[in-house]
Amino acid sequence: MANPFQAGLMPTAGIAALSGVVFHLSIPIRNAEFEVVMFPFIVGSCFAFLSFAWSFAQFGGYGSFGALAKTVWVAICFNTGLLTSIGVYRLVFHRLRSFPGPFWAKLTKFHAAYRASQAGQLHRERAELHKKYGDVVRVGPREVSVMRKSAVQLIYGPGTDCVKSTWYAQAGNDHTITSLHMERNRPAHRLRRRAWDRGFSTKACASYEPRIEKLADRLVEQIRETNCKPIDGTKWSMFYSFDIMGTVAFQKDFNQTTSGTEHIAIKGIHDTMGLIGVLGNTPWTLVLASCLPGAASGFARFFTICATILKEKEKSYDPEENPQDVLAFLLKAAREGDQTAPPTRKALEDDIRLMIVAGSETSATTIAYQLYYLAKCPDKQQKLREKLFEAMPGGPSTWTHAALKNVPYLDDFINETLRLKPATVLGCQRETSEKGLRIDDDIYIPPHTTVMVPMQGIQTDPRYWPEADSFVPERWGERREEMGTDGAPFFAFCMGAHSCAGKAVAMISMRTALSKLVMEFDVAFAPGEDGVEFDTMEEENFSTTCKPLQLVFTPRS
Ligand code: HEM
Repeated sequence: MANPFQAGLMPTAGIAALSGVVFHLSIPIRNAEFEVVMFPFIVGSCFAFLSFAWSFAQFGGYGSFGALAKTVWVAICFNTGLLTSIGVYRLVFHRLRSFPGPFWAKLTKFHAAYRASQAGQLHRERAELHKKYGDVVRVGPREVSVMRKSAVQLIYGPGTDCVKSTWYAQAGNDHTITSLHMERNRPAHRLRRRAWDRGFSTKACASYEPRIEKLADRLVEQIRETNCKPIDGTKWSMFYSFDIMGTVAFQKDFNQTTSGTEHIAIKGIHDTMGLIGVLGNTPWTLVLASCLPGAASGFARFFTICATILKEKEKSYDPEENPQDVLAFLLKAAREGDQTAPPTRKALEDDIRLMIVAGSETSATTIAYQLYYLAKCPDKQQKLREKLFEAMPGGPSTWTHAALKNVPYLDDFINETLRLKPATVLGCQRETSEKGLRIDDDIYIPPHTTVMVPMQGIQTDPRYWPEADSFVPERWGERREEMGTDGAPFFAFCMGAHSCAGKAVAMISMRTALSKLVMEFDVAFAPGEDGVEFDTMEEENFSTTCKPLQLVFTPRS
């Protein structure tokens, strides 16, 4: 029998390419979650490469250079066979083959990563795809986007059997070391969520109110000192929101509203958001990138600061005291050996990072958009002011959290902002169960498919929302029935088991800032600012990254 290690280039190419095809068809990689098997796969590939090089030298009679060159040739041909087989399978035989969508999206998720790297506006592109292809679009090899009201409850609602997709494995799939948000294991998530919910209970939130009010007052003072000079509303919303999160989550003052500069930990997050927006489309590349020295240095700084926060908190934590912040609730559970505690120290550290990122970026974006709508719609601004003064006729000095309860228009204003500009603008990915997912009579999505409803797309879909693109807070109040608001899809805080844990705090901090700013100032676009770039050029990095917005705050007294 001829020695295969001495075969010529073309026979070697044929055997290698065929092996690539056989590998794809015979080994269960077709449904494997690559994020989960990536490290064994990479180690196996390196081992195979070295074994081939050694075998060519040992049995084929090649020198070192020849053996290496032949191995590279084998690798190229093997991967060509493998990728061709994967491509043909995805286009012709895949369980999602009947769903329409862009050609390259069906082939590879690198298509989405590429598109995200171009303008960072996948959410806008997704809306266009739905206009072109209909309610269900294949947006990845095993991913579909569904623009249908009935899909929202089925995918996210309390009774859903969909689970979090591999997007949530981007920090690894070991659920004992990831945050609550990345926890894909349902029973474990349910347990851990209970400790978080204690940190956001009505009683706990009431205890955060004075701290939130103090920070809002600080914001007002700082803005007053600008003396009607233009300031960047996006930046100041961010300063305020991160300061709030610091004090609510672990009683740390990031001092951004005082200094008017970005804290180094927060800068670390912002420096990395763009990378997450692009590579989050192929989560395994994000895992790889995080292993490269220097690639995530900004995030590394953020990690170090969070670890320090935890150490400091552990020192000052008094188990006899009632918890005064969210982290204290988690520490209490951990110290008491409660099963709702984060399962490991690493998970606890990841939870701290989650508090800052999930709590601040989202609120910052939403407050920035509220400022935008105040400036864009002066009539709505004036109406909100009148309602606030009706509830607090003595003016800003008589402001109280309790009085805000008598101003439903404040929540109408916030809800309308969240409808048009939800913070997670593209939406959240889930994976269908073993049974697949039936939506109405005409859509069946097969098992283990990544599914999502584009959040901004459906919250501005004219089939469900009259005057869909207009800012009409009244649709949440006096025009509710007429505009059919109750039946329309709205899930800016998501819903079901994975809905936003911090919604109550988010609402308190937004109500506080918005009401105080409107009572204290007239808010308008600065000269030369029309809000168009801010309104149209936002980037989707899971949460939205807003462009600067130049505003003038004119004191009313
Ligand atoms: C306007 C502000 C906010 C909006 C629009 C918002 C929206 C959301 C959404 C859509 C999700 C679901 C994400 C997913 O399924 O991947 C979520 C989850 C979460 N949010 Fe918020 N959020 C806001 C503020 C906050 C605040 C202030 C906190 C406080 C720490 C917070 C903490 C969380 C946590 C911990 C989760 C994960 C929940 C889980 O997986 O069980 N959020 N949020």
